[in-house]
Amino acid sequence: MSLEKGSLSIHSENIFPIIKKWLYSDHDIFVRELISNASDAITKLQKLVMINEAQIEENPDYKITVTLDEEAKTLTFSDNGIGMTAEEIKKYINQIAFSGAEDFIKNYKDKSDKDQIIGHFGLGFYSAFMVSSDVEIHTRSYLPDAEPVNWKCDGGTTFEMTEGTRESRGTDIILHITDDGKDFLKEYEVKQTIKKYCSFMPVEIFFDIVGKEPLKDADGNLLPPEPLNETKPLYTKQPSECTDEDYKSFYQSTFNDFKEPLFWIHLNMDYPFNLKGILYFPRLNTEFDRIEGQIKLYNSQVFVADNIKEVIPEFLLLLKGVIDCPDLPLNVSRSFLQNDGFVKKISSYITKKVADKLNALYKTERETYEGFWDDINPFIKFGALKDEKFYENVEKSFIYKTIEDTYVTLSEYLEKAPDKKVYYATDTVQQAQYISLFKSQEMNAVILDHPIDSAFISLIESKNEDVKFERVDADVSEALRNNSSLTEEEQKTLTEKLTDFFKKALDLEAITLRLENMKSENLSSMIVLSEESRRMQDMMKMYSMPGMNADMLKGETTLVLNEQHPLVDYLIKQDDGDNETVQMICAQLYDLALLSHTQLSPEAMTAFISRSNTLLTKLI
Ligand SMILES: Nc1ncnc2c1ncn2[C@@H]1O[C@H](COP(=O)(O)OP(=O)(O)OP(=O)(O)O)[C@@H](O)[C@H]1O
Repeated sequence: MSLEKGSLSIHSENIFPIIKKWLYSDHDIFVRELISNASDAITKLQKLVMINEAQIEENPDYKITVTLDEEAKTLTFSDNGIGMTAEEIKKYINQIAFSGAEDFIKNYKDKSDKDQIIGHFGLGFYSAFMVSSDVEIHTRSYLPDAEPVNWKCDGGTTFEMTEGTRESRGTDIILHITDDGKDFLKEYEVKQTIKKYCSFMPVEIFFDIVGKEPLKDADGNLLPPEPLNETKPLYTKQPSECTDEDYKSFYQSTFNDFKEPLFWIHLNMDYPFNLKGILYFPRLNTEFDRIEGQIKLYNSQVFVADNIKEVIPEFLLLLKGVIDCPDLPLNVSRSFLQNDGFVKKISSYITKKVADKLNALYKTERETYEGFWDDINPFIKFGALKDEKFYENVEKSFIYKTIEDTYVTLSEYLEKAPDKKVYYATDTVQQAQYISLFKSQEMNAVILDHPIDSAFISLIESKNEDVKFERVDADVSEALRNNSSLTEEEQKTLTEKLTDFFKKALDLEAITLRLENMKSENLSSMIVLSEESRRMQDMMKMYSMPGMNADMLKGETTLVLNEQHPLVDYLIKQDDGDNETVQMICAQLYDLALLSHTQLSPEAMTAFISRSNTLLTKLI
């Protein structure tokens, strides 16, 4: 076949329903689109006035009003902006995908730098048909000799345009709401949608209901209507203009969170891209609080979506905040964003700012930083695990809480740990016995008790090859024991004898037992489990590995007996493993050791309590 070239043709009857129904996934988006258009209309007029291309009344009260008429089943979006001439309606409304916003930007880009126009594509207006059968436009251009125009379309591909009725400059968009959209005839629904998308819109938005009595104070005086939005949200201001109180109240009103945030980062960047925002580190009040953040993304003060992880690095989604980036398209398609180099730059800028803030706090306000650490450490650790660059940036600001209730860096800890071992506790209650052992010997250990810590420990070990973490109950460290007073031969025979005693008393097939001369006199027995075996156990628990279960490692624990303790000494001197007292002491020593290592099973606990009672009875 010979080569044939041509232009594709589109039938408006076919494409129009697609634009109306499927352009946007969210039903309520038409509110955002129509208010954005109204806001654009006002911004454009402001610009023209500024450059002396439009003459209008002094101090115009620029505003957008959304009016609900429940009886007539209409929702009207009114503005006193630039308006449209008949020619402009023909060009921008009757021709789908022809944007007056783009035209305006092209025409005036050199004459004004205040670029806040939202529209781009010339499609938003048609989202009105997602909830309407008929849409009317009543408009009058700002031009002195402009005639008003009325336009009407019933959702087909034809329209009617006639001489208009609007007396003042501006535009009314009247939506005749269908049954499908009847939710938008409810005050609550409309107000919530306006608040969701337009809370920070730069023009005041008012809501009105036809036939509703205006609000009055106690003396019967009319109250001025309150706008639904904040036209100059805090993040648009310079950080130097904002007080701590401003930041806190912005946080509370934006996130409905009445806990005070810990601290915040005000992002303010003009080059190489435009980005403003505030990121807050929330306080985690209770251990049951899940760390769940919320980052609201805006484009020129219009809400786009929450938690877009393509723009905001995943670990930062644990924070709360607002980010406004006018250079992002309003209708963000996630697959588009994933591959966008520009988005990657935004994301790494935000990450860097967060790291800078943490480092600055660490360097200049270490005490405050330590006060925040318990709240922020899971977030920082998560970030370090997720993002290599972030890890490198904040590595020097990692601190560790110790069993002495102080905070140290890794190098500060290692200065006093010649064996390069970092001892740590994961549960200060369960491991209290081991912790007090450390304290009694003036040895330090850090507390790593968050679920993220096991992954974090592996990360730190992989980055610092000569550093090894060991849980306080992993072994009896050199510093906690003296040389044994027994000879090697004696040790061997006694260990064999005691192993038999314990096997009998506990009815176990095997038990690993070791005699040590421990420095702590009060300690009779303890269970240790090597760091490797315990990590293996933890991993199996976490991933519930098929074919393996944590019980398989039970035999890997070692019962350490303190040869200096009178009870152990008593056992050493006995020959008869069947003796009732010997059996009772063995069982009790084992349970006591187990208790500070793990939880006893219900049966073991019952036996332990009953045996304890029997032993006490013997005292009387
Ligand atoms: N309230 C209004 N006042 C004045 N002009 C308006 C108004 N609403 C719409 N227009 C004109 O109609 C054009 C088309 O609007 P539409 O919402 O379809 O697209 P857009 O705003 O240009 O881009 P987007 O699809 O990104 O919203 C606008 O660019 C503007 O010129």
